[in-house]
Amino acid sequence: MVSLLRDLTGPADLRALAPDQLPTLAAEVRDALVTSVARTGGHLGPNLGAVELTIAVHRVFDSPHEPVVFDTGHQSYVHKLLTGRLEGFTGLRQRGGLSGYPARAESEHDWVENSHASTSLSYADGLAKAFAVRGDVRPVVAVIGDGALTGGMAWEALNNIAAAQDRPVVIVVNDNGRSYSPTIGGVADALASLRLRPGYEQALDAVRASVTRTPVVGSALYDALHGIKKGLKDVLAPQGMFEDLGMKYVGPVDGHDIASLESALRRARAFGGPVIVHALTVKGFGYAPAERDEVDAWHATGAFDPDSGVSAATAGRDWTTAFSDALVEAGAQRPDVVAITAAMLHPTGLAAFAARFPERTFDVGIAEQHALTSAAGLAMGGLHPVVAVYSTFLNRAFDQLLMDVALHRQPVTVVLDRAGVTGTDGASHNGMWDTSICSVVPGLRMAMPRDEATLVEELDEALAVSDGPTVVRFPKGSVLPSLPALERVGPVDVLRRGASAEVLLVACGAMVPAGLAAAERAGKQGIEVTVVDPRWVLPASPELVELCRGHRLVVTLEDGGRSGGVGETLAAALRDAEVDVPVRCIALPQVFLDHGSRAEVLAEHGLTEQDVARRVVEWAARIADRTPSEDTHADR
Ligand SMILES: Cc1ncc(C[n+]2csc(CCOP(=O)(O)OP(=O)(O)O)c2C)c(N)n1
Ligand SMILES: CC(=O)[C@@H](O)[C@H](O)COP(=O)(O)O
Ligand SMILES: [Mg+2]
Repeated sequence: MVSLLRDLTGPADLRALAPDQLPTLAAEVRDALVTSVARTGGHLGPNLGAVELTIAVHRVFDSPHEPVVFDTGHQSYVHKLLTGRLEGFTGLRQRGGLSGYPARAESEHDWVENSHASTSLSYADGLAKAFAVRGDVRPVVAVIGDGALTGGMAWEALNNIAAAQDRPVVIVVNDNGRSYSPTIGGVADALASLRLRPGYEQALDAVRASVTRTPVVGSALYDALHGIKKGLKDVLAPQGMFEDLGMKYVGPVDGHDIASLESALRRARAFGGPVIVHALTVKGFGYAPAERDEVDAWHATGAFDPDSGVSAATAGRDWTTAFSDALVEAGAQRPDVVAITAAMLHPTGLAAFAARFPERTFDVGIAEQHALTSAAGLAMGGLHPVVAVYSTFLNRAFDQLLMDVALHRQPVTVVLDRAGVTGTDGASHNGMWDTSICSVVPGLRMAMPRDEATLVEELDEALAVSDGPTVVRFPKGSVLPSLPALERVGPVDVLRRGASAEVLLVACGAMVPAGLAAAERAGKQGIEVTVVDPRWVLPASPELVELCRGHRLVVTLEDGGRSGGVGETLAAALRDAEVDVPVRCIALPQVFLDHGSRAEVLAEHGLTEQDVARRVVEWAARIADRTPSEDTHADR
């Protein structure tokens, strides 16, 4: 069978296609997207909506010489298909396979590797400045969604881009009206009003018609011609927010009409300065189950049957749902509890709270920094905000957590979903930085539940704190079976007692089952291991410090980054308390982890029960061989 897509080795081949071949190519791209994401899971809806847009961008701009930066990067599958990576799609998001985001190692067409939203305009601004400084004239393209456009960084960049009328930055707004859910807020409203204006093609037709009809060039027509000469339709009525910023605006363009898109992009390219091209797209376009889905138009899906659209997932109750139920319960008890999401109402489990308490739920857009400081304000106003974000997205709100929440000792609870290893989304999505950044925040307390019962309990305890930030952190996936404690000492749960005070294994959150299993294995080799769950992992509790005091070896086990994590924080607390017990930390190395399943990534870094048991046995044996004076922290 003839396949245009299979024969494409890159954008040059794409440019060689005749316009009438492009609808066939678009259909092949859609087919490839559905077939391959059905097997691997991934970001189907955003990519289906960006097929024609990406084809047009690559026909008009000469990538990689003219950089194309995709904001967030989750919609870059089409770009990958058009830049010669079709074969790799069998391994999309799999270990050793194609990344789900642009990846510099994969292709010269991938200038940046992202996945955190709202950065594309800053990259484009920097690239354009670099080219200008080097006297190198070439356009830079940023493709940004309406959701990503709600992020503060995008506006910081616009502020710079608009100020340099001689730097050619083409901003393609891929406006499908949705982030996951419909995009809300003032920016979304402004885009919506632009959407209602006469379309780009209609406007051009009107100008063309008046040119051919009118023999005398009147002032209105002069304006129109002048506008065309500049390659823009800024002769039309004012375009609101973009024009106010000094940006040229082309649009709105039908984002599924390749000819219109190409025409608009060529005009933008010819202008030679900063231009917005506003394309209207439909998330999930061309695949009915995605188009019809009201929740998120199949923003990110697991594997599914491509014919029926039925999901293959059979996973049990997940952490997100457990949190969701617990928060609704807390909200029913506590009228002061309010919830904040950064454009992720459903994925973070806030949808049920929002349905029950709409007036107490705030979607701030993709704006984690604002979310934290706004939460501080809500707390100052007498409420107890719960900010629910994916762990990796807290990173960009560190200063707000530190200075605006913690310095002001405001009772804000941050709930971190997708903590630890998330896996298939790759390096930027692993929630492995949270313990490191939270451990340096004065007055911050972090809990790591091990099962649903402790999640409910620790969320309630967090909501009871009135003098500073609290963080509750749990991973992606199914909630773990209930693991009752033998005894509670302060906040610490003792889960298993060794026959002697040989090794104390401090197992955190989702790593508790592996810790318990490792203790059993070590026991079979004659090493006595007591296992505790600190529950409140930051700061180290005095009770945990005291429990350590009686042991010959302390081993910590966590699924976060090692630097400044729970283990290192405990080791420092032991030093401060002059508890001279050797501490060994089992944690993730402080490196960017390649994509793969969560289990594969954990195994690669020694976070399995077998590896933990082996290391505990080896360390315990080595320490037993030493004289007491050699037992120091130095070899930690
Ligand atoms: C800083 C940050 N916060 C949250 C997310 C999660 N996230 C990924 S895509 C997305 C919505 C993006 O909407 P939009 O830019 O309009 O792209 P679309 O998927 O609609 O094409 C969100 C909130 C993220 N990637 N980065
Ligand atoms: C692009 C992005 O940031 C999210 O869409 C993310 O990929 C979703 O991950 P989950 O599938 O874990 O919700
Ligand atoms: Mg969108």
